[in-house]
Amino acid sequence: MAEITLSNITKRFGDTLALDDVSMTVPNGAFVVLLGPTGAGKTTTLRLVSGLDQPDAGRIEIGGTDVTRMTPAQRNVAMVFQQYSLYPHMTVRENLGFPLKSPLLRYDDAQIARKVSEVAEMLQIAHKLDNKATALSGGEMQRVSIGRALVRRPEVYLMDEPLSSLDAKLRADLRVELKNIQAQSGVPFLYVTHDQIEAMTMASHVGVLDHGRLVQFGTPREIYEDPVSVYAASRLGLPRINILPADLFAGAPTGARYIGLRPEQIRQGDGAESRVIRVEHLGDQTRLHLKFRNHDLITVTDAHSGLRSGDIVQITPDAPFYFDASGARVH
Ligand SMILES: Nc1ncnc2c1ncn2[C@@H]1O[C@H](COP(=O)(O)OP(=O)(O)OP(=O)(O)O)[C@@H](O)[C@H]1O
Repeated sequence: MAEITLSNITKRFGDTLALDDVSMTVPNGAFVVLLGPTGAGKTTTLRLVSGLDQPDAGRIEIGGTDVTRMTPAQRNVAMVFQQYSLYPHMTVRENLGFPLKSPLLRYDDAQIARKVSEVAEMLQIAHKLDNKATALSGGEMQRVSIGRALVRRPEVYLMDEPLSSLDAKLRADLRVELKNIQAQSGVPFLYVTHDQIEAMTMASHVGVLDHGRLVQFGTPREIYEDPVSVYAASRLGLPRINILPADLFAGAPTGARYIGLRPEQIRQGDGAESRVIRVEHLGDQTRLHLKFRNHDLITVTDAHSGLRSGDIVQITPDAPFYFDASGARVH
């Protein structure tokens, strides 16, 4: 395990600037989640740290060693990518054991067998150990790919949406398992996901990428409670933050063009009138879709709320965010 430092990393593919002067430190033992829409540069970041690609400029260090020009094998990183990378002619057992067979690691057969069965149990795939990789479902293949990374103790785990092809229950179980592995081993994770819950529950740090630039790096709470821009604020939170013209409500500071209201930043009971359009009972909370002066708003209310569509509720912003015309935070 080791700290990872990216310093002024730039990567181009032809005319595309995939990463633009990115600097970031993944502290020892951290779980860093990269967020951003398609094309933001998340996968490119992982590939550069892994050594599958080389940056055009900048430097990557793992544990204080400059690895920028080293091969993936020299870096001792474990990777899980979206597309499964299993050996099709091998069984699940052989696929899982393969990374441990390197003579450099000097594991004996009993140690390999123990490690393989531990990881297979954790990934709920033990009953398939003797199946050929080709005789697995997509979700099972993905679990074996994760397993092949987890049998090792690398300097860093690099994972690109590893849980996205799994069903909700398994995803929830594996979120907990991956967090446990990170907590127990101290090996840092660099992890890409589009899943808000994964980001909020697993990350110790979040890096927000926008067109190849790292626009904010901090704890999930910092990004949620103190976003630098509309873009960063919109990356975390379900329902999403509401962005409206600032002058719809009184009290906007000078320079503010937009007001940002997370659901809990909308106080109900006094203030301006808005109409309930739709009520969604989700069990632990109720979502309210409101129409406020021709703008749509989503907020949450009491789980047992008796509100119905057509009702009128009074709302007031409660400690909202303000942004300028470019989307940068002003207050
Ligand atoms: N091998 C490549 N050749 C050409 N362009 C590439 C290559 N890899 C990435 N790019 C481009 O670099 C930019 C960043 O891509 P990247 O895959 O890192 O984004 P991403 O944030 O991981 O997106 P996704 O969520 O779709 O995986 C995109 O514009 C992409 O088209």
